[in-house]
Amino acid sequence: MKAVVSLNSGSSSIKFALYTLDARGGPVLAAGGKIEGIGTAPRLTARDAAGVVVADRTWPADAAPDHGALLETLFAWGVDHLGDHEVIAVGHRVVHGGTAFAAPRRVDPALLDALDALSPLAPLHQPHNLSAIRTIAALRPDLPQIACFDTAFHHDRPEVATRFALPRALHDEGIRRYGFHGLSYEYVAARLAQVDPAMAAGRVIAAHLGNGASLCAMRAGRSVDTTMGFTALDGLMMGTRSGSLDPGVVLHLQTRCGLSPAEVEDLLYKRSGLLGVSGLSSDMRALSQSSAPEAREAIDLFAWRATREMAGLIASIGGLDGIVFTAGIGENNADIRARICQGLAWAGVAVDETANARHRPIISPPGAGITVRVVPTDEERMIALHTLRLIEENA
Ligand SMILES: Nc1ncnc2c1ncn2[C@@H]1O[C@H](COP(=O)(O)OP(=O)(O)O)[C@@H](O)[C@H]1O
Ligand SMILES: CC(=O)OP(=O)(O)O
Ligand SMILES: [Mg+2]
Repeated sequence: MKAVVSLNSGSSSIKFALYTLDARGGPVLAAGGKIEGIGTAPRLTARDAAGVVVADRTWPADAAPDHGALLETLFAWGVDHLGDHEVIAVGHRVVHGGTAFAAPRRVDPALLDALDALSPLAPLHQPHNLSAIRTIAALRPDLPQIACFDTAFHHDRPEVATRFALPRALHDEGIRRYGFHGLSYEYVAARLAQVDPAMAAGRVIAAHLGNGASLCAMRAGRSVDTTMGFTALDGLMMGTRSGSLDPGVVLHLQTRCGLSPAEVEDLLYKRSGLLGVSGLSSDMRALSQSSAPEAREAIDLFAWRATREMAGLIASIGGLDGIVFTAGIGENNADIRARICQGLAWAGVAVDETANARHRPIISPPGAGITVRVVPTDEERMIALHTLRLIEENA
């Protein structure tokens, strides 16, 4: 049976899915899973189409394999479990597409070289995305692989939302605000158009709160503004990333504290955010269960920063008709959702405590002027849709 595979290497997770094709060539989930907790305590889980667990494996935190070793384990497991599925293509989430790539592309050596050049702009993601592509290319050189870019959804934003207040020449060289989590926002926008067309047609802020976290302000399902910029370091506080920072801090760290550029990169990408402020963990679930005051401070800062950035995005789209929460924290953490909504009460945002605690699809009170929803994201499905579309176009 023909099938496509989607691979989504995030900063703390590798998500994967296998889809067969329905009569019209659309994707039907056959199996899927994830390795989560990369960098803390990795765990591989996978389920078949009926939801039956077909893999559940953990590694001890003190001997945890890295991203690359986990990818190899996953490939070996995948090859063993393909059964009679004939994989006709593999689609990948590739985090940075730069100025050149605004739509999914079939991978060839020239594309890989161009994407390699963007790796310094997404050090937690791009190298893993590309190493997965290269590993598969070595195993199956004829298998079509499709790169789906996290930046693409934001490509047509108004020019003003893409500029830094830097000399024009730097913008022209590509030093501009790109935005990320685009596959997630594209999926959320499409899902919203199905379940609530009126809301989808309006002014909506989607909050992708995972290990990486960002917000996207959309009008009629299109990105108008977003909190991430040149890199996925910008905007909200995240699991291990600082989010927006006075650039003077970076200068100070280098010129006065003597940190090298590599040490600053390590600090801002891997040792800041929830981990840096709490001193305990990058994982929101772990912090929520902790009684340490530092954990509370980290959670307070996360919610406050998200609220503040959300307020800014309301101005970017000239008001607000709805909010969508998605990704690991957005889908599962009622406390964070409640704090953000309460912080926006002045703008007319309200949350129904019971619906929120139950993670219902709508968590605003009945009849509220601003609808607040929880929409589980599905980047893997978006990758499969793009992959199938491209394969069909080139058939
Ligand atoms: N069931 C859950 N309950 C509470 N928090 C969760 C749950 N699942 C995931 N999270 C939190 O979501 C974050 C990871 O988000 P995720 O979207 O999976 O990450 P990534 O950005 O790597 O794709 C972690 O902080 C984790 O604690
Ligand atoms: C772009 C980004 O931050 O992705 P993730 O949330 O998967 O880390
Ligand atoms: Mg993610």
